[in-house]
Amino acid sequence: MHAGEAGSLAVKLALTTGEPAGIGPELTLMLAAQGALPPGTVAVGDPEMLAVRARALGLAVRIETISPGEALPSLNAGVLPVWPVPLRTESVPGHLETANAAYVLETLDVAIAACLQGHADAMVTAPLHKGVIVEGGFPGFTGHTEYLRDACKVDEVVMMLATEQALHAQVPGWTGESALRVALVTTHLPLRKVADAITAPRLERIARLLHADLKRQFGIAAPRIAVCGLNPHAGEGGHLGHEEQAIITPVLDALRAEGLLIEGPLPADTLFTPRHLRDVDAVLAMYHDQGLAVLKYAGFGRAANLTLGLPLVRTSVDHGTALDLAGRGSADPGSLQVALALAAELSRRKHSGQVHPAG
Ligand SMILES: NC(=O)C1=CN([C@@H]2O[C@H](COP(=O)(O)OP(=O)(O)OC[C@H]3O[C@@H](n4cnc5c(N)ncnc54)[C@H](O)[C@@H]3O)[C@@H](O)[C@H]2O)C=CC1
Ligand SMILES: NCC(=O)COP(=O)(O)O
Repeated sequence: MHAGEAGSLAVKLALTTGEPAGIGPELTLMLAAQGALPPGTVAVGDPEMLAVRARALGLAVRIETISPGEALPSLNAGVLPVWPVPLRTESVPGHLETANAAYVLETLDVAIAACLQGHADAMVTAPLHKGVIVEGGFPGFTGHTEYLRDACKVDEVVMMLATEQALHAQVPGWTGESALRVALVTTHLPLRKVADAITAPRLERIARLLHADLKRQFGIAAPRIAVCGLNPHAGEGGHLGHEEQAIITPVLDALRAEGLLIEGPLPADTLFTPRHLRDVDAVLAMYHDQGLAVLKYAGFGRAANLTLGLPLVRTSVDHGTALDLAGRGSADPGSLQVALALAAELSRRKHSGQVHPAG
């Protein structure tokens, strides 16, 4: 069944508008003004801030404040339903305020609660600024992904980004070099700590979650996963690092013995070439920039981020707060559109029984 066949099912998407000094609010407003938000989208943020930004950018958007559980107004280009969360202090595009860290986290809490309580089918997150959240009094904060893991009380989640061509359920295999799904073993931590974080139990959990969610959410019957080594040349037989021989290979051997289609560890530089990518459904990279630099080269602006392993659907953009562009109305809303479309599609698949229960 093609995803489009389930397209008539109505879904509700909670779109958190992100760091108020960044581009999240204006991307939301740009899509609202164009009538390009999927039906059932409700923004989460400060209604007054959104109205002021719309006026400043000359965007004809009427903000309609409603509460979770209340019916959405009928779909209308130029109307943006908003679940209100008050800013803690005034926000100016391009200027971070630590006082608004609590505001940004509250928008996430509202969306998470709405998903868990059935008031929303999925959440889509505009970018937040990780540094200002830490400086605003939340020292352990490293990103949405880890925040959602803790808020949803699950032990492990997987960050996976995918280019638009690889996002949709009806495209389970590779359709070209730019169709790329990249998942990460480690996410937001200093490079110095990466090697120590790659343990056998973590690698096994992440690989199993990735495999399970490629089946469960993307409908790929027998996912093929290619795993990067950590070191140059995948350790060069132990002469350029021992993690491949000591940790990665034994875990992958055990998973292969169970029948999982997992290749690797392969040297990351050659894994990311068309010949190798053609035959896999996802690449598992060892750390953030090993995987995401390639993904962004292939599809920046038309890719989305998906958190696997959660009891809710969460997608996000492939970019950050772009403080340099905030307030100008020149940022590209492409990735936000892709993230919204993916959230809607995964929600419809879940409703129509095409997504199997987790576990
Ligand atoms: N999902 C999220 O919440 C994410 C948040 N971030 C956060 O964003 C902040 C800034 O990160 P950076 O590394 O500077 O990345 P960034 O993505 O904000 O900016 C990198 C470059 O891309 C440009 N850019 C970004 N989005 C664009 C768009 N939609 N249209 C046109 N150009 C765009 C920017 O102008 C800049 O030149 C950091 O605090 C980071 O943690 C980064 C990635 C994801
Ligand atoms: N570069 C991707 C990224 O940082 C995503 O972070 P988050 O979605 O966990 O906030």
